[in-house]
Amino acid sequence: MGKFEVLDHPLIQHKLTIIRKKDCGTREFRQVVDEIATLMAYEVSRDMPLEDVEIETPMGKTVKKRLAGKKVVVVPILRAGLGMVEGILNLIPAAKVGHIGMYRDEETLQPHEYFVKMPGDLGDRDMFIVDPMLATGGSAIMAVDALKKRGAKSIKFVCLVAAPEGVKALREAHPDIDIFAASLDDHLNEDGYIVPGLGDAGDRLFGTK
Ligand SMILES: O=P(O)(O)OC[C@H]1O[C@H](OP(=O)(O)OP(=O)(O)O)[C@H](O)[C@@H]1O
Ligand SMILES: O=c1cc[nH]c(=O)[nH]1
Ligand SMILES: [Mg+2]
Repeated sequence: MGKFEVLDHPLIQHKLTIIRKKDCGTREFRQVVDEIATLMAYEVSRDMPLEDVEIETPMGKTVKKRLAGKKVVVVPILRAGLGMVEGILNLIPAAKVGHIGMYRDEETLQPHEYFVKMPGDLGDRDMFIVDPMLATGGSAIMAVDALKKRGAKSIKFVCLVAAPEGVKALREAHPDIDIFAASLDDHLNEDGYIVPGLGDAGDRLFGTK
């Protein structure tokens, strides 16, 4: 079973409170989402494989560690996941980026996939799916399906705010993946929004409402 972890570092909690506030504007929202994504990338990358390398310091030769070079692919679920990409690339600049376009039907809450573009050889890579919101879990489940269908084996899902309903659904559908959230919130309302949540993440990031 993959793990579910809430990354509740004080800096992450503080920054999440800033973007939850309804008077946080687009510019600040975007900036702080970026900062939280960088902090989360630090935690999420903890188990990246290392290998030995011989180097020479001014004092002589020694064997030390470096990243083994297993390539990371950051996969934002459009649109809102885009807001987390740069923050992760700050720490893992060599990562590739694959995109999954998806929107949730406002009536049925069912996800619809409209775009997928991935690098090759997904089987050899660590995939970090990013989306600020894990609500019913429908979008996340479909995104993991899309990656597995293309050969991905190592998948992590990284979100800012998760609803218990979404965590349960995603773990049941894909028990093998790891899920990381900055917060586990209370519940979903009747419209499928996370409470207290932060509203519509895509609209808040891009100023579309
Ligand atoms: O867990 P779920 O119930 O599937 O809901 C979560 C999804 O809803 C939001 O996207 P939305 O459909 O609003 O698209 P957008 O990012 O383009 O605004 C959010 O960014 C997730 O992708
Ligand atoms: O609360 C929610 C739920 C789904 N999508 C969002 O952007 N916010
Ligand atoms: Mg949206």
